Amino acid sequence: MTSYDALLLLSFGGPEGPEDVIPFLENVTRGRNIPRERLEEVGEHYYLFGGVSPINRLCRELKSAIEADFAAHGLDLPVYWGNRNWTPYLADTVRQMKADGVRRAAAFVTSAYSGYSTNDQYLNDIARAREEVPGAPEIDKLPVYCDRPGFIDPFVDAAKDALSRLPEGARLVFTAHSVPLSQPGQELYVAELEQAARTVADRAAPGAPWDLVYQSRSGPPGQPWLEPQITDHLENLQGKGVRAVAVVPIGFVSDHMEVKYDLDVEAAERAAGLGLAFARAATPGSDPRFAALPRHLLGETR
Ligand SMILES: CC1=C(CCC(=O)O)c2cc3nc(cc4[nH]c(cc5[nH]c(cc1n2)c(C)c5CCC(=O)O)c(CCC(=O)O)c4C)C(CCC(=O)O)=C3C
Ligand SMILES: [Fe+2]
Repeated sequence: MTSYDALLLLSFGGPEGPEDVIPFLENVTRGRNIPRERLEEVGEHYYLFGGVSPINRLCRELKSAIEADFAAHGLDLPVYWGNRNWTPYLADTVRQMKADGVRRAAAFVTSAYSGYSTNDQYLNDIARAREEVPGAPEIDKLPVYCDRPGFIDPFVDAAKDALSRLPEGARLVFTAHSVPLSQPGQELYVAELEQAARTVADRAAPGAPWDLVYQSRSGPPGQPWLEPQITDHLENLQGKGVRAVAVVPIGFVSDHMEVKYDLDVEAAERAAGLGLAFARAATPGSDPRFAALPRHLLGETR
């Protein structure tokens, strides 16, 4: 079925305790011109959750779900997991893969879109990790999957579920991580987000208005990033007479910190302050349809 002999789950990584928070943030922002105050503020988001990001647990769950999917379909392929910014670091995983005799692996990245942060940076991570490990296996990133049923269908159900928790006429608001306008691939990232949001909106609430907005901006104030920010947008909607919002984090695959803090705490508080009813749609996480995506994508490879 495939000439690959392993699957690599490649993710962002996150702290597993308070003492990890600062070193993790230093890893993420090395050489990236993020203001010190922003780092301290983001550190507080993590401390609010005991210094533990949900992302590593979510990756372990997704890895198990992918293994279960492979087993259920007779695909005898080991699944490895490595991260860009925290343990298990990708280079260590690649070293283990080599030791286990892996020759050619396919990488499934926990980011669905094109663009620098969402695709190219992960390709760079793979290249750098392979350089660190003499005789490293070949590693090919599987294609961008933001238009695939395994990614879209769980969001359709989640958007319907969020709407069902709100009064009639709630506004669908899709949100994704902002990036600098100057970032390579930004236009394609936006085009793909718009397409994914449109597809989900057309199926979850045909004919109803929807918006695509951004969150988690982190650069210096003067630098232009994708806008509007969700918090400003909520204010705007309230001013236009909207009374309820269903927020769909279409830019993410799981309920990690950018979702648990930036939406469930920050955006939810802003909505409450504005008197807006607020429901946040689930992300794919380890939905079996999402966990089947690596197998589907592998099936298209040679
Ligand atoms: C497009 C995009 C995704 C989606 C694609 C994907 O999922 O990969 C994403 C995901 C994530 N971003 C995350 C965390 C952080 N991102 C930061 C900073 C940045 N993100 C950026 C973009 C993105 N980020 C950018 C352009 C920056 C500026 C610095 C730079 O150019 O790199 C910072 C620094 C502090 C700050 O927020 O300023 C942190 C802590 C976590 C982990 C959450 C957890 O721990 O659960 C996840 C999944
Ligand atoms: Fe980020």
